[in-house]
Amino acid sequence: MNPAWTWGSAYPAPAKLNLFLHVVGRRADGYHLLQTLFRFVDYGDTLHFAPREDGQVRLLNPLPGVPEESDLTVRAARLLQQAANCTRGADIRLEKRLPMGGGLGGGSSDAATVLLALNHLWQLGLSRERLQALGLTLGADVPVFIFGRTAFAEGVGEALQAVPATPAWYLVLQPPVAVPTVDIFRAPELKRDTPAMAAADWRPGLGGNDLEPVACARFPEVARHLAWLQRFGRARMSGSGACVFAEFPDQAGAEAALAQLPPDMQGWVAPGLDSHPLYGLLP
Ligand SMILES: C[C@](O)(CO)[C@H](O)COP(=O)(O)OP(=O)(O)OC[C@H]1O[C@@H](n2ccc(N)nc2=O)[C@H](O)[C@@H]1O
Ligand SMILES: Nc1ncnc2c1ncn2[C@@H]1O[C@H](COP(=O)(O)OP(=O)(O)OP(=O)(O)O)[C@@H](O)[C@H]1O
Repeated sequence: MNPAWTWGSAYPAPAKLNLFLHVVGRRADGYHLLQTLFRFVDYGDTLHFAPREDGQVRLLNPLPGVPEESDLTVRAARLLQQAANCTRGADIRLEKRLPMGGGLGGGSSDAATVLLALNHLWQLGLSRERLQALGLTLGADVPVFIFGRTAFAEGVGEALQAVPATPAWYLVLQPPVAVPTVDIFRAPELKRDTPAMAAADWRPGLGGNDLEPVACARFPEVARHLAWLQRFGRARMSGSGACVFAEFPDQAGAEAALAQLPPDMQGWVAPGLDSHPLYGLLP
């Protein structure tokens, strides 16, 4: 038990970036087989928890447009109660910073933080593997946040191998659009046959994002933000968009680029993380 994380703590839910994302095939159920590199960055949502003795799970501040019952934080907490036969409850407060439909895994990260934090606070003792499997039922991006390390991912994103991360800073731009993941994967023009690579062959800088041309064609704001960012080198879209990012060797370079951002664009700078801030909650 880690004494540093208590009911009163602020629990981070960091963003992820997909440093590359290839679609290498399709499963019989329609889900796409991917290869991708997940990296966490030091920017994200924050969650607060308080115990409830009546066994209920409540989100005190639901997001506009997302009913409490379908919020991924509430769904994650109820799933955990069920899986562990737990009769304790919790109030959840969500400080949202990550854009919805942003490709930064915001909702997935919130769900993973709920699973990690309440497993700890309710003293349930579920293993990392068990929480990853539970998380996968909520969304393809949830397991990596529980896995907790920079990862080469395959399958729909659930087959994870830790890879070393080089220190880097990122400038992330948030186009003012929400991209529905399902629309991008459904697009007839999506390239679905990029040859698979061996995890050991991946090097920083290798690979593109196969979802990027589809999102750029359908959401001109994504294309416009990507085009602006290209002036600083290789810029990429994360996940299914809308956010785009560029990597810099140090903070000064990333901040200098951010300082040039036109007034009609929004962005932020953050360092890459070596591991999820809650990684140490589990053995
Ligand atoms: C694009 C990524 O963000 C890359 O990290 C993820 O693969 C998306 O993960 P996610 O947002 O958790 O997506 P989910 O909520 O699991 O899926 C949303 C919808 O996208 C489609 N989908 C998703 C993931 C995948 N590998 N193939 C798909 O075809 C499915 O139609 C699914 O119903
Ligand atoms: N706690 C939550 N935070 C954000 N979105 C949520 C949450 N709970 C449910 N949702 C729903 O999930 C949808 C996707 O949100 P999310 O922020 O995970 O998208 P995303 O950043 O595009 O993710 P990805 O990188 O996985 O494509 C939202 O449009 C919203 O309707």
